Amino acid sequence: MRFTKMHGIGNDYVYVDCVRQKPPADPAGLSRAVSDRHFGVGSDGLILICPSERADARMRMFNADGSESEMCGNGLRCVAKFVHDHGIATKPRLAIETGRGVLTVDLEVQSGKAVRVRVNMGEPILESAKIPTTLPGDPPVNVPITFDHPQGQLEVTCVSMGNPHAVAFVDEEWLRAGDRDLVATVGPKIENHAAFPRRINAHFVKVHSPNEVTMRTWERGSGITLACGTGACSVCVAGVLTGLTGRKLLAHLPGGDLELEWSEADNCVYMTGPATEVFTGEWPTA
Ligand SMILES: N[C@@H](CCC[C@H](N)C(=O)O)C(=O)O
Repeated sequence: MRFTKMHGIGNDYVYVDCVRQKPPADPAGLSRAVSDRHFGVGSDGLILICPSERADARMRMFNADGSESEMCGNGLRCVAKFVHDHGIATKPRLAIETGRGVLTVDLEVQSGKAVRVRVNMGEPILESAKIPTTLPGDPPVNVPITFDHPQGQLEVTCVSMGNPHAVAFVDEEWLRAGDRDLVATVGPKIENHAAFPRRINAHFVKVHSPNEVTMRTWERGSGITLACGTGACSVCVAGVLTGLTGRKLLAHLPGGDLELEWSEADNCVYMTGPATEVFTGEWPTA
């Protein structure tokens, strides 16, 4: 099975072209195997690029633990780059089908290759009743929830971009990785908190100014990653909801920067950032 390793500001996945080859029989198991950083390719998960009847391509996304997510922002930019650069559809504007519907993507192309991608990530979902995949018992997404943590209490604001996110605004200390890494300690507690029966992605955000933040992420199903695109979109929305930021945001993540805007005109969140192909390879199949 041919694969391509790609990343969006360090959020790396193994991509499989299922338009031109047979899809894997067990994508969850394959994701666990390829993601292993010692015994596999090494990645935050697996993304399948599939044919679509409604769009130029359809993406399916699996976390490193094999769980399937509805959406992946950094992955979507890479899927769009793959679809363009590998000739599946060569237009500068693409439509990609995801777990949250068909999203529109604009490519910045240099010497025939997509280098930067702007995605209309759709409207944030701020009532759990509107999330198609919500199970009974999911929390209302626009209500702060309180957790115990080593420094006292932590409040999170929940936002869905198709997949669920909990955003905590914190101080500088949370940005430091190392022995006493707060994200590694508290992240899994939030991910698996009883309030979130489907688990959740957790983001820890330091606000520098109304237009600039630094954030770190603990991802549902993959742990600490260098970036999370849907997470950065949810941070932009949570910042507006809490009055801490404006609608345009530059987010610094460990793997690089993303530009975000929650548009007043159409209520959609726009995310702009790079997409990078690293290498291709062959994964043995039985
Ligand atoms: N890194 C992604 C999000 C991947 C899915 C997430 N872990 C989930 O389970 O919802 C992004 O860039 O959005």
